[in-house]
Amino acid sequence: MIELSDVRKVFPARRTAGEVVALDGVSLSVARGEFAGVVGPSGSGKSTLARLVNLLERPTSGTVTVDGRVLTDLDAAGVREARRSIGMIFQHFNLLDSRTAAGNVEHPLELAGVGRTERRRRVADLLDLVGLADRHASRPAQLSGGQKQRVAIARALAARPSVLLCDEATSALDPASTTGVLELLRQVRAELGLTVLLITHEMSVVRAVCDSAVLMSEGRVVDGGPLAEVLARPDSALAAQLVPAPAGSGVGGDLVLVTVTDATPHGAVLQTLTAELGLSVEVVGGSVETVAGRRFGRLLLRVEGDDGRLDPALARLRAGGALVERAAAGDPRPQSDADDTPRPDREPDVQRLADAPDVQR
Ligand SMILES: Nc1ncnc2c1ncn2[C@@H]1O[C@H](COP(=O)(O)OP(=O)(O)OP(=O)(O)O)[C@@H](O)[C@H]1O
Repeated sequence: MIELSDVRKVFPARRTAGEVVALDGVSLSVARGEFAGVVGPSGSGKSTLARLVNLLERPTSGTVTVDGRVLTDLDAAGVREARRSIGMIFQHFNLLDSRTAAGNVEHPLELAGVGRTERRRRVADLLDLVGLADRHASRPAQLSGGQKQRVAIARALAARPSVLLCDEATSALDPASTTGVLELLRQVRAELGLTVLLITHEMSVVRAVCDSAVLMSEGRVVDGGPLAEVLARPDSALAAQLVPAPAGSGVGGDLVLVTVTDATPHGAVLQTLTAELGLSVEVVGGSVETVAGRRFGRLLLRVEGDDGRLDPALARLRAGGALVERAAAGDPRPQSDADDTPRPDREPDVQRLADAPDVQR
């Protein structure tokens, strides 16, 4: 379980006088075993939030609680001890080039003083878990990006953590490797009962693996919740990013936006507009995705022949649970800027590696 309560983080500005408010009163709760995403534009505070969860940064104010322990109340020794239950993986893997895959996974066990026989046994189990038993002797330079991230996951799990933080863990990977790493994360979450907090700018990643997500903007959480709930809210900014509404620009006539979920199939809407009211309906845009294992989509309809019956019909459909609204000609909602936007490459997380949590015997 991860709980942030009214967390604020202020940094001195890097180049100018003054300060940067990286997090501005963030509260967040992730249940044990949940797979939670944190999304938002560059600079919105996502990485700072992740670094606060294992206290690589201390908040300026507010509390951080992990597995019932209030980390912000602990002294340095207490934080070191608590960090053992928090694993972390990074965009650039942070593997030691001079060591083999097995050597990288073994490293934190050595630092923790785990005996040689036990270390070897655990390393073999971990490399087996991530599907790299046959590459134990390979160095990072001999591995693909996806394989390197698998080694990093094995290393993060060496401590038997209860929480795994993933900071843009698939951002440097090609689509096939991304899929493989996400499948592995889901698998280890299920097998080990981990709580996972995943920082990403890729909405496809959230759609594929997350149970819940929060949207950050300028250091604040501006939207969020379980994905099924978020997606059922037609005015949700996060839902609009997860499954963007089709653009209605250049399309004349009356436009109706239908949000499709497993619980609110669109068939009744089409049936009412066409068969019941005798209106002419054309689908002019839309997409249906699988999000958190459920069907979710948006359809943009052009309706012709309205003589005052459309609005009452939409009101009736809404009363019956359908998610329908009139859409303006022009883009009815902000489009997602997340998926296809190249992300500026990060500096390697050298500081983070130096701070990487050690592990339990
Ligand atoms: N150590 C620091 N010193 C000064 N400012 C910082 C520091 N770390 C982060 N910031 C600032 O805090 C704000 C939030 O940064 P953060 O890296 O958390 O955002 P982000 O959403 O993760 O962005 P990105 O997706 O680009 O990594 C930014 O304005 C950033 O410049």
